[in-house]
Amino acid sequence: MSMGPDTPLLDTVRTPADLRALPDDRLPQLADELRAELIDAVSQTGGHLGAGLGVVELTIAIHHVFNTPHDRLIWDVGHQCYPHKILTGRRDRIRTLRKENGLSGFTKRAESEYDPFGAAHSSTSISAGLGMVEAARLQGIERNVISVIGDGSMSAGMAYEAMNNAGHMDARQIVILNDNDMSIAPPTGAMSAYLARLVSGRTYISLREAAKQLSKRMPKFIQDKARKTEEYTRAFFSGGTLFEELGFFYVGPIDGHNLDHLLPVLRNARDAGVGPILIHAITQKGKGYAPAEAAADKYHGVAKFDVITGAQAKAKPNAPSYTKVFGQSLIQEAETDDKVVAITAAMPSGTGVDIFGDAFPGRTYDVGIAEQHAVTFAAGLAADGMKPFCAIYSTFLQRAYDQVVHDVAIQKLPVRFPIDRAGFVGSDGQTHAGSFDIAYLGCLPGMVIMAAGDEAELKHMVRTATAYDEGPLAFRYPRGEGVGVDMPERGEVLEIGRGRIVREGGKVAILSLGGRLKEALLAAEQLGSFGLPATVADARFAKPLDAELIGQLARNHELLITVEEGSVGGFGSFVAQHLFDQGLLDNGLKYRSLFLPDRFVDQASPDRMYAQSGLDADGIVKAVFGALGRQEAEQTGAIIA
Ligand SMILES: Cc1ncc(C[n+]2csc(CCOP(=O)(O)OP(=O)(O)O)c2C)c(N)n1
Ligand SMILES: CC(=O)[C@@H](O)[C@H](O)COP(=O)(O)O
Ligand SMILES: [Mg+2]
Repeated sequence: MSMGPDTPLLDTVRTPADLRALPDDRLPQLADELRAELIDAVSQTGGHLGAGLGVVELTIAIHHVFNTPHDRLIWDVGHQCYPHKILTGRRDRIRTLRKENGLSGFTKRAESEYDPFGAAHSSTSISAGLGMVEAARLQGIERNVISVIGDGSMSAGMAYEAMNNAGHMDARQIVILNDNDMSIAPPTGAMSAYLARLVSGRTYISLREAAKQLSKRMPKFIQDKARKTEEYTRAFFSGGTLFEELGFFYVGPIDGHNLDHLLPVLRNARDAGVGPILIHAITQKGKGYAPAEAAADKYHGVAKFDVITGAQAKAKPNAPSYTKVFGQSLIQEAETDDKVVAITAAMPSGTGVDIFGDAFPGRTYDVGIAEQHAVTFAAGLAADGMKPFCAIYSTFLQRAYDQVVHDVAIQKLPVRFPIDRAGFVGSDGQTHAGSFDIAYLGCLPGMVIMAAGDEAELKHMVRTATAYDEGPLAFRYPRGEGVGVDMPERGEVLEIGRGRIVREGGKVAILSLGGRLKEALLAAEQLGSFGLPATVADARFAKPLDAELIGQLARNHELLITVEEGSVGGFGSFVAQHLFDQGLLDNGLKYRSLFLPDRFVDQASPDRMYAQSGLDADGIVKAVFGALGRQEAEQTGAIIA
């Protein structure tokens, strides 16, 4: 284990108050040490490195100029907040980032008073900031509110909804646009091109000229102050940007790594006392760490790595990832069906749409962080005869719920939703768990929902989704690698609403939906060793339910137990409802459902998270004996706690 870098100045900074006591000219050294500490920490934990490296100077400058935590600092997404955590009293735990019982990888209110707003999903910071500005005004509190949002996150509608509102309210809000010309992948879209033009196409004007324009809005004492800092703020201009049309006072572009630029500009913004201000800071993702600067993804999210070489310690997979199986299977379908198109909302590599895009660039759309638009765009494609696969992680699809209901489901449009990251995802924790999609999609009339029990099943589901054109259809699968089953040459078209028996047994029936199938089979083995042969069925469909299969399991077993990687209100609830309605509980059948706990589960490895939630083989066995009773356990020799 590394001893950590030499950081004599950083060692004196426990909180932002210590930082504020430092003279400006010590801050570049602090930035160097903070960067070294960040690299060393993330080399041991893995996590989001590139974004944090890009905001080291910005983080220092903000805490130096503003009186945090009284002044509110809101990081959009929050994946860039590790330097902020180091400077705000959490350095001693920084090497626990994203681990079980460790620091969250994002901002989190419960973790620190310096995190006034939790995040992890993007583009919320301006809205939340505006709310805080108003809360302060209404309560007569004097405070600054600063939202830092990336250029990628600026593609989402919410950012504009908030600016529209802030401009109208003439709110005293400061927005820092952290423009590193990167999302996870290089950013797409006209807005991104606009920002690039703002940076490259305009000549910076002198502060003297700027002051003339500023005088329209800024009090005189600020003009005088600003004039004094002319040598530092040549990159200060104003006039004619989209942001100004929205009612913001635009400042920039400025060099987001140059503290001599950042500090006076932030001080001016703090003291301006005018309506909303947008500071356009240009930064570099991965700044100051050569392997990150050179990487195509600028080290957005990394495994543990060797600091000297940058080589990441990625474990050799035993099976292809679900993401890859999805991407490859879709390519296969698209080869024979020219209506197949793929959509991602800024997650090309995470969803496997990147490899589809390599094969079919003209049939692939990265719409930026814009899940709502992605869904309605897919609806439009489907309305006019295409077969859109709108690939969005379970957690991010939450944002587009009304679009799924209103634009897709009500119109019965055949949009296909490949839903990656179903269930627990591990280190990203609560905010990224794919918990709710079965529940929130399952209540929609006409929706077909499948869940893959293994990677071969996923291949069948991609084929099935391509063939099914009668209405909306979703299929979900977990993060990470498959279970290592033999893969078919090509997927089969599954019969809609039909599950399958995977293992025949007696007294107990386990009906699994999705990625817990392997654990269900392991549980059945354990139960078998206690003389309790268990049937295991793979439901394949959460909607429509396989009434015949459920009826058969209910009639021929003493206990029926469902297992899923989804929240309460999902598959287990649908099965329970069906059992009631069909009178299948009238003859003494015992029914239990295992689902994700009804609380937001903190990060750990997915295996640990499932074990803690009673959703591993042991948990299933325990639930079986819990339902059958102590007597049964004693007779079979099983030990249950
Ligand atoms: C609603 C939503 N969609 C997708 C993501 C996944 N995501 C996390 S960071 C990121 C890129 C953000 O780019 P930017 O705001 O420019 O920040 P940078 O990483 O460049 O600092 C994306 C797409 C997310 N967090 N939230
Ligand atoms: C911050 C964010 O939302 C993404 O970077 C996310 O961490 C990606 O997760 P995956 O690694 O599962 O793609
Ligand atoms: Mg960016």
